[in-house]
Amino acid sequence: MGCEKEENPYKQRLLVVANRLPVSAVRMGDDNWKLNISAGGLVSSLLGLKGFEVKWIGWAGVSVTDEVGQKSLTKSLAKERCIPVFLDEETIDQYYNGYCNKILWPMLHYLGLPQEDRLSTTQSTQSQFDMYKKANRMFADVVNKHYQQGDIVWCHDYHLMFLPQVLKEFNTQMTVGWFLHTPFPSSEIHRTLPTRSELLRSVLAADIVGFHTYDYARHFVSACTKILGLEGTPEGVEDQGKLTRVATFPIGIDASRFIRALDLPEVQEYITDFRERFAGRKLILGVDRLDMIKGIPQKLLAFEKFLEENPDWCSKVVLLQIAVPTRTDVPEYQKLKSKVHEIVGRVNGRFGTLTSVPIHHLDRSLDFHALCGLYALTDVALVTSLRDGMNLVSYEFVACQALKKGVLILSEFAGAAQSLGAGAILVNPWNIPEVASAISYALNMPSEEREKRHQLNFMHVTTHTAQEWAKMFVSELDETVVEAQLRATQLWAQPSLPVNVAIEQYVKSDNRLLILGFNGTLTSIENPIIIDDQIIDLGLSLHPDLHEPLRRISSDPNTTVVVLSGSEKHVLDEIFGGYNMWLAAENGIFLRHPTGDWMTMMPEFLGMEWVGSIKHILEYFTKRTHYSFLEQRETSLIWNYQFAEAKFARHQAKDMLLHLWEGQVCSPTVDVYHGAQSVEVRAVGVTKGASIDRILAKIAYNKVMNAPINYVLCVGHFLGKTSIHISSQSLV
Ligand SMILES: O=P(O)(O)OC[C@H]1O[C@H](O[C@H]2O[C@H](CO)[C@@H](O)[C@H](O)[C@H]2O)[C@H](O)[C@@H](O)[C@@H]1O
Ligand SMILES: O=c1ccn([C@@H]2O[C@H](COP(=O)(O)OP(=O)(O)O)[C@@H](O)[C@H]2O)c(=O)[nH]1
Repeated sequence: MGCEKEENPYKQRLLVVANRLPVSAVRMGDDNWKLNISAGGLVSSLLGLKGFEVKWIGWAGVSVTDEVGQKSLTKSLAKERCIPVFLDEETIDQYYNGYCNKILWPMLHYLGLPQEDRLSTTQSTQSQFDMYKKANRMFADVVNKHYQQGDIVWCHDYHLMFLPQVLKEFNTQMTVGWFLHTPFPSSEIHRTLPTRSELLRSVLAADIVGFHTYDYARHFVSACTKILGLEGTPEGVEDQGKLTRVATFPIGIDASRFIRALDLPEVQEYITDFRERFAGRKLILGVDRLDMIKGIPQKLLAFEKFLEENPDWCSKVVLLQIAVPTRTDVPEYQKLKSKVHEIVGRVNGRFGTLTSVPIHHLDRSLDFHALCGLYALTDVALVTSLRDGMNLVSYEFVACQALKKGVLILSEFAGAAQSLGAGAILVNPWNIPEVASAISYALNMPSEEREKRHQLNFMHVTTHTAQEWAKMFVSELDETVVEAQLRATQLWAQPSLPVNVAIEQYVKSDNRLLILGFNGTLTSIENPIIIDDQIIDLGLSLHPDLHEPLRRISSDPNTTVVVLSGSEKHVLDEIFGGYNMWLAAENGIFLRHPTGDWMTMMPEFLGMEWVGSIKHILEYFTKRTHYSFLEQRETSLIWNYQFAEAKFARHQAKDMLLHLWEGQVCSPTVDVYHGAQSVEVRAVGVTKGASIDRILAKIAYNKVMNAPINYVLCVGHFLGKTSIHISSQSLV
């Protein structure tokens, strides 16, 4: 087992929860069990975990209902640091074969939902989902039983989408991460799922949610935005101040384990044996679970086309396809097996001779040493997945090719294409002629090009390992939890202004600075208002109770008053023109001396080339959201939806943010703010915070001060919350 066995009290305890344990059990007697390593990339990669004290929690691949069996299996598994979740036959059938493998797996891989035409199918889907939730609770019970304070709980894959929520319900302080090993499809696909919202919400209960590629993460955020109406940010998904971090962690393999294995006598023996067996022929290798996502029929058809077009190669090449049996109780997998056998039979019938056939097909798995031997001897590895979360077979092949420097043909629909794309020949597996040409190109590739390509891939595979992947995930998870605590302190536990102290300090000080917001801070009534279905802009006005106090404060020579607002110059002129105060308009871009003219504070930010395209998006939503309106200022655009139907407008705002955010990724020239009932777009860096320094420098330059400022009070409207936020600070 790759799980480390020595106890080290200083190692971080990690509870890895996955449907499948790294070992599958076979019963040899009442209390006697044989444990075999489970197949599949999830297990392979997690076996490479180092530096943690790992405990696995999962299903041992077998139903055990009797007490003797459960006890003895628990004991055998404990030696491998594994803790079993006992699922009975019916649960396995409904949860694993049913909901996981017939509904979620095809949906996540763009194969769509089952399209059977009987009402009973809908009913059975519902009962499968109920069982899915029940099974997830069974996993949670086992986690809760073994959880110790300070443990990190790392949930894996689509089998356990419900688990983060159940765990957090049990203990809000538990640190929970969730990682998806498959693709996450476009939100257009995910939204077809009847349970779409429930699943997304449960996953979002985790502190961090991880994916193999940026595309998958983006699709997930977009599903949360579109389906749940939540806010997507570059950090993750936000729901009423709670952030679930969404990030990308491409998995790797324990490359050194494969490299070291090549020197083992067992592997060398295999290599010698295979070399004799395939002598005189180039070896093309396919290693896949016999799954529809792996594109095995497409691979065989492409090979057939290659033989058709290159008859000279018929006796000089062999395609060895290892098709590892998987999910054999699911009818779709049984049908796939027949289909694959049919194509293999036809191609071998067409191109075989009395002594040899071009396709060598095995419906079985291989042991690790045999697999390494094959990888090392292969000339061309052929991966034609129609969709694949990552595809570790391609990594393993590369790790074993230091001598041979063979060619990797890789589907562009495998996550691995995003990391091995430079060295591999990328193909669209649906394009049979293209794959056939790639086979021909690979077989004839000059050694110099092979070496170059191999070097690129080898470098990646040996540096982006499973260990690095796990380390990154766990450290990001730790950071996320600390940040969340900090955020909670800053957001909700902000101490309120001690008014008496503020007054006391005010009286004692003799050179004061007051920085005041305007809209929502000094204003009187809501503006605009709606009369007869029309939005009437009444203009902002100063609260009547504030006229006199403001006049008195601003005429005090020991007090400098600045109104710092998002409003335009003319609005501030009209309202505060008669007061002895500094005015800063459009979030501090423009500044006016109490008795002088307006000046521009940040000329370098005034490039407004983005306005046209952004305005287009804002107008689109304005037209489609009754009672919303667009405000254009000199340096910003604001879409205001305070009068629109709240739920719909919020939904529209999320959608708009998604468009703006995606645009922003391509052209980072604007900042986008989501206010209480508005979306505001400004040139990058135009914030009150950023302008305050320049404003203070200007004031200090203009005003003769005999003593340093010894009192500062900022009063403003806090974005993201509707209440007024006040803070004060005394300077000495
Ligand atoms: O447990 P099974 O139902 O027998 O299936 C085996 C595993 O298949 C999937 O593997 C995925 O994980 C790999 C590692 O991240 C990735 O490279 C590959 O693209 C995926 O298909 C599945 O996600 C696992 O849960 C299964 O254990
Ligand atoms: O006979 C075999 C053939 C393959 N594998 C392993 O199965 C994993 C397949 O992972 P991949 O990511 O390519 O796809 P998955 O099967 O997880 O979808 C790889 O680590 C292989 O080494 C295995 O255990 N036994």
